[in-house]
Amino acid sequence: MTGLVVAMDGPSGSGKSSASRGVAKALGLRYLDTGAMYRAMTWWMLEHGVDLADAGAVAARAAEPEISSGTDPDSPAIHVDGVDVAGPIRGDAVTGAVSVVAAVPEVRARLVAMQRQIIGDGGIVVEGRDIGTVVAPEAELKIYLTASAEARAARRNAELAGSTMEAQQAALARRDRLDSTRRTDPLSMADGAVELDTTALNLDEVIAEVLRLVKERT
Ligand SMILES: Nc1ncnc2c1ncn2[C@@H]1O[C@H](COP(=O)(O)OP(=O)(O)O)[C@@H](O)[C@H]1O
Ligand SMILES: Nc1ccn([C@H]2C[C@H](O)[C@@H](COP(=O)(O)OP(=O)(O)O)O2)c(=O)n1
Repeated sequence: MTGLVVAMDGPSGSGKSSASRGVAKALGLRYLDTGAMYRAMTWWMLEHGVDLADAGAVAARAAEPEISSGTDPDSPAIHVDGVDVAGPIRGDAVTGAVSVVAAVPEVRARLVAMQRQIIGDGGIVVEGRDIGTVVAPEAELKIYLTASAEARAARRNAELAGSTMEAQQAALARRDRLDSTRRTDPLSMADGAVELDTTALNLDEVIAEVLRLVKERT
């Protein structure tokens, strides 16, 4: 590994995407959103009518979708079988199903291998749930972002018209539960990770703190 790798993990709404893109831009690094890859896989399964309640059926088709992830922090791109799915993967259908698809070991094995290939020689900020623990345990800097359940729900709520705080908090709690009760729990903190609670910080403050940690480590 020649270039810097920053692993950014944490639950939904903790600010991983925003902070990772900001840090990548500030340092001229690439950026990889691994959550988008799990969402892309889920979009493909829904498109092809795969019964998501049947883990065997999901596993049997996990090798089929051609997923391509861009790494430009200014315009993160994601394509499946040549189709731009950046919009559809953020819709309710995918958001409601992604935890189930991400729990299938064959899905994780394929996407983790792809993620390692993209990381290559480094020079990248990678965000997800298991980057510091599984995908890139050798990363120079591992951050575990947290924020209170209320702050996370409020942030998500602000993004979605017609949503309520209660509905957001319930949806996030459900996804956290699903994301952390699978056999190999990807929502756990890596050895040597720095926990950063963003509840009381704005985005610029979070980015500044991560940049300070990068400087300290390199
Ligand atoms: N420190 C912060 N303070 C306030 N809002 C934030 C902060 N970090 C992120 N946000 C906002 O919260 C929402 C969720 O952030 P995002 O980066 O998508 O989180 P994640 O990738 O962890 O799910 C976005 O609308 C983002 O602009
Ligand atoms: N490395 C990863 C990244 C995401 N996942 C799962 C967990 C999440 O429910 C989904 C979607 O992740 P994503 O980061 O897009 O979700 P949020 O933006 O945080 O709401 O994928 C995972 O299991 N492992």
